Amino acid sequence: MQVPVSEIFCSVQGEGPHVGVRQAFVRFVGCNLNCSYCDTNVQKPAFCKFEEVPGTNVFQELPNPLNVENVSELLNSYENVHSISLTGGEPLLEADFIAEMDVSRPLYLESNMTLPDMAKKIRDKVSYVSGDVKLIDEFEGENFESHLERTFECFRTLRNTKDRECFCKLVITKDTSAEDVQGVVDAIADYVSCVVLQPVTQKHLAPEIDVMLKLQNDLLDSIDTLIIPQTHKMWGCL
Ligand SMILES: C[S@@+](CC[C@H](N)C(=O)[O-])C[C@H]1O[C@@H](n2cnc3c(N)ncnc32)[C@H](O)[C@@H]1O
Ligand SMILES: Nc1nc2[nH]cc(C(=O)O)c2c(=O)[nH]1
Ligand code: SF4
Ligand SMILES: [Mg+2]
Repeated sequence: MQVPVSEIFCSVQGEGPHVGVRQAFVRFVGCNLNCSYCDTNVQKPAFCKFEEVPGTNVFQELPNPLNVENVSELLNSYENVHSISLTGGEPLLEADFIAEMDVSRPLYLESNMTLPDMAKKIRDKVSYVSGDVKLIDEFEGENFESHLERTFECFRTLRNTKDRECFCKLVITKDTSAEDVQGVVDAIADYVSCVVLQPVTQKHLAPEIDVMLKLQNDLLDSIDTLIIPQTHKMWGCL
């Protein structure tokens, strides 16, 4: 099986409760959403950039699409890796490809959690689920309520168990409604190990610090809640 891939590299996880662990990353292309704050180009490139030696900024250009044996081998080439981050774009669009991957380390899925039928295909294969809830109201042809229902179904499918850690990340902007946040956290609290409030990285879109701290304080009544910004942006690694 073959899919287009934009990047394969080795870095440290910059977001969420496992920030700092060494990971191999594979970035799939394409997305079913179009978040206004998105920091990633989701278009299909002609070549996949492969950084053979971590941190060098020296990339091989591999013609797309790549086959699953090749991607698995490139990911397995990195040393001392805690887990393999499946990101994008939206990696659940490539659930069939992920189901065929043969890698030596646990899979860590980074997802917008809006594709529950795709999630079912890989639920027994992923060990970590970093699941976003998208609190934006720009959903083409779908209202906010049905978007949230699909999101909750996806969290039920990939929920936290003894074999799979699932946590939730919420990107917070100055337009985020505290009521929306409380509502979604109440709906998924039984499915996740913790909630991470991730302030949007663009300063002009970011909430005030007192707003973040109040949000955390309110959520702490129901669930373990952390505030963790994108740390890889601070020191400039991939
Ligand atoms: C690029 S997305 C790819 C995975 C998946 N499509 C998703 O949105 O979860 C990876 C992570 O980066 C976060 N992210 C994207 N742009 C961001 C920004 N400007 N500030 C903070 N987090 C951002 C997303 O919310 C998501 O948690
Ligand atoms: N270092 C690093 N950590 C990350 N955590 C989530 C990322 C992503 O783009 O999904 C990401 C990324 O692109 N780089
Ligand atoms: S779901 Fe993820 S990749 Fe897609 S637009 Fe939103 S942040 Fe970007
Ligand atoms: Mg990123």
